[in-house]
Amino acid sequence: MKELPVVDISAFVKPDSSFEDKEKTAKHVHKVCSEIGFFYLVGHGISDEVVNGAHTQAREFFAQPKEVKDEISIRKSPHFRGYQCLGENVTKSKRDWHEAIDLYKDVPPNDSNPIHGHNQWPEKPENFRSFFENYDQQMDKLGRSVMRAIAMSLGLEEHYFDKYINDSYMCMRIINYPPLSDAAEQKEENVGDSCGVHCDYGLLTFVNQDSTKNALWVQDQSGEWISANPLPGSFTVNLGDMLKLWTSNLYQSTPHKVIHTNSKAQRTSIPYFFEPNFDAIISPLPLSDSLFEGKKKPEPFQPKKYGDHLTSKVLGNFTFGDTLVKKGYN
Ligand SMILES: O=C(O)CCC(=O)C(=O)O
Ligand SMILES: [Fe+2]
Repeated sequence: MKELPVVDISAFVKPDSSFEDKEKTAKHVHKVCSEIGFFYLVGHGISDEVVNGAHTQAREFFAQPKEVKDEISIRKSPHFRGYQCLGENVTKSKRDWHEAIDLYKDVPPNDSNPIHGHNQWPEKPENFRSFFENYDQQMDKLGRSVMRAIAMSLGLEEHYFDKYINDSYMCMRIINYPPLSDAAEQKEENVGDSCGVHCDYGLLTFVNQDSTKNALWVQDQSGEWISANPLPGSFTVNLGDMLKLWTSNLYQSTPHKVIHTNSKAQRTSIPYFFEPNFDAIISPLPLSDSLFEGKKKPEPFQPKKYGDHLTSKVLGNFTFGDTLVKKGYN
């Protein structure tokens, strides 16, 4: 059984690392990002207390009655933020069997874009908001560290990406998956997977999985599905479409899905999507031809504003009317 590679990022997290250590890590990052784009990240410096605390908060929220959770329903938010009940998220016309809270960078609402606005926070658990605001800060810092490794892995100056990510447009989903068998028992119609096959939109996704096995699956370049079983002490990390585009397809954004069948227990998972600044202009990186090792370097793409890419994805995800449906990752 194939396993995902492990990347130790400590050389970019510790303040006093040598250039040689960073180069060694960057070389490994290059191999992993060009071959599969999915890996376990260790040496990240985020404490167990914070990693595990996210699951404690999530479980406490989702254990509440539906009416309580619906107080922060996404249907009440003009900015696509809040709680989605079970089956409300749809991927490729099938309902995903999960419930979630969607959070984005908290910004004052303005007319320039409907996504901009405030998050909806639950009343309980009491310190849910402060916990996840702190979580965001720590993950943002980690995202910037990994992007320094990625810059070096591409032969760019370590701080090349800094100005594109210093005001990153955070996206986060706090997800609860009941077993898929519940949907069948409850005779729910049109249910697909726990989360259907998709690639993520942005740069890097840091998935904080609980200990449930055989739920998250990753498709490698040969088409084989590999289990991304949680590795204790790690984040499961994948690259998103924006990083693939930015690197002229040198790095992979890898299809993945969640199928939670094996257990009677609920599974919680908290993907943190590390994104560029909303206004960042993404244009082809100045990459050396030698990086492509015989592969044809694609024609340069037209520069685009990251915020426009995100907006088209998020707006494209929703159908309004009586049936607001989040269409997931179509
Ligand atoms: O639940 C997971 O572990 C991953 C979820 C996911 O891929 C996503 O929300 O983009
Ligand atoms: Fe994903």
